Amino acid sequence: MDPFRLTSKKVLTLVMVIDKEQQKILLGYKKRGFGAHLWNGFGGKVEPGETPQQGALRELEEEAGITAKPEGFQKAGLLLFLFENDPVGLETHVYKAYSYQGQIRECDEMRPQWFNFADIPYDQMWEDDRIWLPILLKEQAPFFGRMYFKRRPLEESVPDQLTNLSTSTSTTSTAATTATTTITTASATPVVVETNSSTPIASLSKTMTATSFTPGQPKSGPFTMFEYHIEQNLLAPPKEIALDGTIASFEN
Ligand SMILES: Nc1nc2c([nH]c(=O)n2[C@H]2C[C@H](O)[C@@H](COP(=O)(O)OP(=O)(O)OP(=O)(O)O)O2)c(=O)[nH]1
Repeated sequence: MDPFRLTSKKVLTLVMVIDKEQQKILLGYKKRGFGAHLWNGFGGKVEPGETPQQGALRELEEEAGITAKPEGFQKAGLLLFLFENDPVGLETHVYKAYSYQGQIRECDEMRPQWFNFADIPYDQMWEDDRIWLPILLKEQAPFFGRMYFKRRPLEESVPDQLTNLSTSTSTTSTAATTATTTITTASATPVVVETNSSTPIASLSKTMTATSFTPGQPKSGPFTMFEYHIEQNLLAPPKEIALDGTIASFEN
């Protein structure tokens, strides 16, 4: 039985507020709930009757006290978080907010703080953030990621960064150009990931397995990411993920 088989999903949002001129990002220190004691963007569950975009704007107001201006508000990508032996996936719609109105303020759930791009506290964030946040900050085209978590601690000896990588890139000519890169660590078994070449996208697809790409478990999180898959440079942001983990539709 596949421990990552999904039977349903929850729809969540995440907003990253960015000051392009100052090269800073606004993060919130989560004081309680899921992901407590980690720095993160602002977001939460989409409520019945809301679109993900409406849910994202509401959560930003509730958690940081500010209203994103429509002209600076964009969808950056879609992430699916999967947890071992949990059949409910978290479909998370990620947005960028480049301008806002209102006064940033702390609430009972989040303590906001600006960080220079160079000082983002990745070791106190969800482990997957170091994979996709740099893509978002470089203002690259939309991305789609699947992040697989297990409930076990990482060992102290895990190296700080990628080591002994073997990389292969292949390009196939279909309706769109699809480059597939598989990265594996020396100690891990490569995972083969299929990139759906019939979708109208040009993407760079990366998969990585095993335990050697982060410095350790987030300080308070009980989860360890052991594998991820990311597709970049999509022509449009994904709108919905199917329960088999593939992109079901794109935003118009
Ligand atoms: N950066 C990052 N954010 C994540 C990860 N996993 C994950 O659920 N999130 C985000 C998505 C949501 O914004 C938030 C979890 O939503 P939640 O519903 O538990 O949020 P909440 O405690 O604020 O609850 P609520 O306001 O909806 O009632 O954490 C992750 O791996 N990385």
